[in-house]
Amino acid sequence: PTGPAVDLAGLRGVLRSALAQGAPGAMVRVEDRGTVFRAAAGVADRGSARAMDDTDRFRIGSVTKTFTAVVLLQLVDEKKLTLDAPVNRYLPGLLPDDRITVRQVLGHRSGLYDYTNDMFARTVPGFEAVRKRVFTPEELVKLSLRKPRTSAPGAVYSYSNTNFVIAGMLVEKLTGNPVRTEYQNRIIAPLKLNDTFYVHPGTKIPGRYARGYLTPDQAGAPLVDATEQTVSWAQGAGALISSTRDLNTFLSALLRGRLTSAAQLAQMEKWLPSSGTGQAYGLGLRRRDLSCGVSVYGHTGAVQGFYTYAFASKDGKRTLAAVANTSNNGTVLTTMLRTLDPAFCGKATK
Ligand SMILES: CC1(C)S[C@@H]2[C@H](NC(=O)CCCC[C@H](NC(=O)C[NH3+])C(=O)[O-])C(=O)N2[C@H]1C(=O)[O-]
Repeated sequence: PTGPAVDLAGLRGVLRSALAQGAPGAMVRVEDRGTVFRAAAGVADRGSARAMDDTDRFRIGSVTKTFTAVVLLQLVDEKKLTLDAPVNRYLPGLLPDDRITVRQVLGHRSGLYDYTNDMFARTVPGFEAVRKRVFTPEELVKLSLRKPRTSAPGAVYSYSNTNFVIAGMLVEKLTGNPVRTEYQNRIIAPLKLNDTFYVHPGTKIPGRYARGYLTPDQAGAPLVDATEQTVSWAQGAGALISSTRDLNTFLSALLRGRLTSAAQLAQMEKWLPSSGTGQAYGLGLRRRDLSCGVSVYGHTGAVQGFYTYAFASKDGKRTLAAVANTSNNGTVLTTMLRTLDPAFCGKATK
């Protein structure tokens, strides 16, 4: 059985809502066993008023975390890394607590404080202060360690970008290469993800792309074009660029077991409760349980100017990638979540 029909009209309705709520543009691409369903609304660029298109590249924010986790789990397959080993075994002296393990870092259970809470407490000033900055990962970890930890290691789920900055450091230490090389050689090239790039610390999105617009905290204030930035504040936690079609390909390959061994995919899918009902987190991977009883697997992303949803069915045969080119607009973020039901549950139950 191929599952419920994709409700394209329902997807279009969600995109229209996102526009009404302040997104300049939004688009969604669903692939189901080779059949592509796509919808787009609004503009990729407010200056030219050009429509959004699924060949447009954009910043995927924390969907990067799934790519970073895949590289580390491949290193586990290669016996170069042990998930339950302390981070300090591989990065001596980095963390003040030898009990913090690689698994806790990849599952947001390390207790390490998220430095972006302070960095972006004031949305536009915070962004402009770091837009062109280049950080070393060590600097970002130091920012985190200035604040108390949120829990003892392993005690609870607490989302923190710090964890995936450390995950990127582990990739570089264990391979001797920059994360860019490892993304390229292990994921991008094998899957022919021609729209996927790690250009940090460059600020330009290569080729054809959607511009991203940051919504200021002050109601009614004009949108800020946030397209050009280094995303050095995120690195392995959020600096990848991709497209809806590449995210479809990536998640399908991951869930079909083409990127790691079955054993490591099972590790990624060892679910623990995360924030909110019907949600769980594994290792760099979210599970969301939909109203129709279907669970989907992937990640969300929020980076200045872009909200991304990238999810797949358990067997990887149906995938969704959706993006709106605004951020700091919680209504749009919640609305874009509503693409999941029409994509995976089909017609809304009457
Ligand atoms: C948990 C999330 C939603 S937030 C986290 C990460 N993004 C960030 O940590 C950046 C947050 C600041 C971005 C900014 N917001 C502010 O400045 C607010 N003052 C905006 O909206 O552009 C990502 O991506 N993750 C999403 C995820 O994993 O789903």
